[in-house]
Amino acid sequence: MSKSAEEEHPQKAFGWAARDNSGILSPFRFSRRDNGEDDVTLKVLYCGVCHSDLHIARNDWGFTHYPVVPGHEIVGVATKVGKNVKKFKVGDRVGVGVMVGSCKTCECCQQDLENYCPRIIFTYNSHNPDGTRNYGGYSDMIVVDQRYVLRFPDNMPLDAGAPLLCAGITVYSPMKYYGMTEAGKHLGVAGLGGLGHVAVKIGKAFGLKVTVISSSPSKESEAINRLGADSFLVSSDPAKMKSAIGTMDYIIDTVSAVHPLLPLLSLLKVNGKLVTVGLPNKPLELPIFPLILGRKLVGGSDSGGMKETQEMLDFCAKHNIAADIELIRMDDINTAMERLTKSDVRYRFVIDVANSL
Ligand SMILES: NC(=O)c1ccc[n+]([C@@H]2O[C@H](COP(=O)([O-])OP(=O)(O)OC[C@H]3O[C@@H](n4cnc5c(N)ncnc54)[C@H](O)[C@@H]3O)[C@@H](O)[C@H]2O)c1
Ligand SMILES: [Zn+2]
Ligand SMILES: [Zn+2]
Repeated sequence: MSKSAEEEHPQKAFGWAARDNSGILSPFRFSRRDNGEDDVTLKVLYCGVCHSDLHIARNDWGFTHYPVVPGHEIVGVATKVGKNVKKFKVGDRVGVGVMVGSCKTCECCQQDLENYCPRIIFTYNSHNPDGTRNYGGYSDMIVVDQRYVLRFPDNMPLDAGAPLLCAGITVYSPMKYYGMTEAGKHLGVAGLGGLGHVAVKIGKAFGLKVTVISSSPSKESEAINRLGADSFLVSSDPAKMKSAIGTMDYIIDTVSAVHPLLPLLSLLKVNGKLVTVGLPNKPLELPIFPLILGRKLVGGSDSGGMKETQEMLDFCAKHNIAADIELIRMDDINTAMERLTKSDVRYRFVIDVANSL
């Protein structure tokens, strides 16, 4: 049975929580465990606002436990390290992404794929092994087992780098796993929000030709001039969509709402790959004929393991990749969530936690 973290833990913490499916966040006092021998305590400096935070705050997926403190793109400074912690010291710039625990012994954990561990502990809306609830990064501090803490590269900006901890790894990992990194190949990026805009940048760093597939024609000039995409395809323009049929090797689909897959599958060449990472709250329809007739593949992918997340951060630091962000104060969060609902975001909100909580 789950216990109240407020009753169980000795360290006082403060954050913002959603209490019901209105998703409206408000100040929330709770507690965190003491820093254990394998733990790192972070003072949270910045936290990105992922669309998954919104899905969970509003119970879109039907498994939210309220109150919920979202936030899994957490950047901070280490304020305590346990005696077994060798990789980090007090004062280090560190990050925490979508998970804070896993079993450490299963096949997935042994292969650095903790993100697929059946006993994964997500950063929020999850339970610790002792039954207590856990809470995310829209808060002043967090205590995390060192295995799930990342070293934040020196030349990476703390605020604009934060979204890489979920958005970055969620697009990087499938590109590596599904072999979507061969220079010169053509990548389509469907949905130009937080994940999509990072996918454009990472795709360019791999040497791909990148086309944004978007329902918003207004994003064209920014996609090309600011984010570095090679071209832009308006998904609601039938003539343009027709002329692009069979031109893409890979597509990464980041769309957050239910949408048809057929137009995307049509854009792929024979042997093309469509990887879906968006998490709409209802199933998508999968048209079988185009898959079979073009030997196409549709796959999914969930964030990435800790080793690969560190690799992605170092890759982004090397290629000067960070998110394009709008920095907000904690008390702007409800407006930001509302804007996220309307796709009015360029391209990730990041909360200036330390200066506004
Ligand atoms: N697989 C994973 O591990 C993982 C990780 C992070 C986020 N996600 C999911 O990915 C999705 C995107 O996350 P994000 O933070 O980039 O969100 P976002 O809101 O920043 O971007 C979503 C994009 O989808 C577009 N969009 C929304 N509805 C659309 C529609 N009906 N047709 C076409 N385009 C539409 C929006 O314009 C926006 O550009 C969310 O569902 C999120 O929960 C999955
Ligand atoms: Zn996320
Ligand atoms: Zn495991």
